Amino acid sequence: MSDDNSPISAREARRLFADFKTAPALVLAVSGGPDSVALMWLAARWQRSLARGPRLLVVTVDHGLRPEAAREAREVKRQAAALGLTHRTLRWRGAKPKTGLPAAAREARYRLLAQAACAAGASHVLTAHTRDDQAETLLMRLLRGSGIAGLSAMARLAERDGIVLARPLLDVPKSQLVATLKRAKLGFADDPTNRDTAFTRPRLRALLPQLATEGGDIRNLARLAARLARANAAVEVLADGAERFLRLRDRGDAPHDLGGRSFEAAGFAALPEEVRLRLLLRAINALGHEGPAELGKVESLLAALDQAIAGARTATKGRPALKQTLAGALISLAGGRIHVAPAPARRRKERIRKADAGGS
Ligand SMILES: Nc1ncnc2c1ncn2[C@@H]1O[C@H](COP(=O)(O)OP(=O)(O)OP(=O)(O)O)[C@@H](O)[C@H]1O
Repeated sequence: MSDDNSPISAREARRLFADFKTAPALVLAVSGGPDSVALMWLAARWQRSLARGPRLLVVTVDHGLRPEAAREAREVKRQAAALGLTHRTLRWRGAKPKTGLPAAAREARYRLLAQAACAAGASHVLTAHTRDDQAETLLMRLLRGSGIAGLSAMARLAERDGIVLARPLLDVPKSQLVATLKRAKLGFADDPTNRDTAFTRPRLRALLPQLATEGGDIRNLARLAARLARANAAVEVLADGAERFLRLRDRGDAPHDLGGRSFEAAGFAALPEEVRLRLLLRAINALGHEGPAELGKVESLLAALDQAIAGARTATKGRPALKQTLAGALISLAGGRIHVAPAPARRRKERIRKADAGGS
């Protein structure tokens, strides 16, 4: 067993990359920072140890946001060449948003990485997210009020833009990667944005050592994310089963002419609350009109819906017992059924206009 400050052995690396042995090609996302340079070095050593390993393509994205970025990309190219690997630099072109820059840059980066993977015939893009990154992500989402799905933080494998995004180092502490680089005598770039307290993540990163001095074990944050991911996967399976259960109760004659979803209210009410929430979230998000619905708002909607269902027996016939719009969907309870359909276009446009103008 290795401790948190020991370099990663060849044996450990074989275990970390075992899932990718039969892949035709892999893209390694390398910014030039310590974690991704370590990923590149470990992957190169692992690939050399195989008789017929996957082709490796190293990709660096230059977001055009820092003057040093071009030089850092050239340095990654030099390091990649020394390891016998092909390297490409991709540039994020076009106008940059004034707000939400880190999120926009991340979106652009993943899009460019996925395009590079498709062009190279690679099945996976590997990033160097570590256990420390996972702990930070969990904390960020906790403070933002995420639910079980969000608090599951980053997945080891996730489908995105037609390729698999893989994070083989998600259980590895950053300190082990730094030790690995030291042993291999490899340099890396220091990106000051990682310490820029104008952004939330660096501020939270600075908090982690303080939490540790309070007797907290930072490993527990990543562990919690893994436990919640497990619980989340179970709830998803239950939600699949609940959808089948509701379809069976409908005996195939449910009205599906609304371009949305429709459930029998009594069957819906019998399901556990978390599952009812998932079904509503799924139905609203499946319409795809305004991006994912906010969990807190769906919770309020569910509370109203539960109340309406409970009181529906006495509701006036012919009029919906509930009618609400949320994230581009119109949710109504009428005739003993819950309907989730696209909201009338006029109201949707009004909401989008308000959101663009910065309104709520
Ligand atoms: N500009 C980039 N080009 C290619 N890959 C990137 C880039 N920025 C981030 N990544 C990938 O995403 C992972 C996580 O990004 P993050 O911003 O947390 O890392 P970083 O601070 O750039 O440094 P490090 O390389 O040490 O992780 C990186 O490890 C890397 O695999």
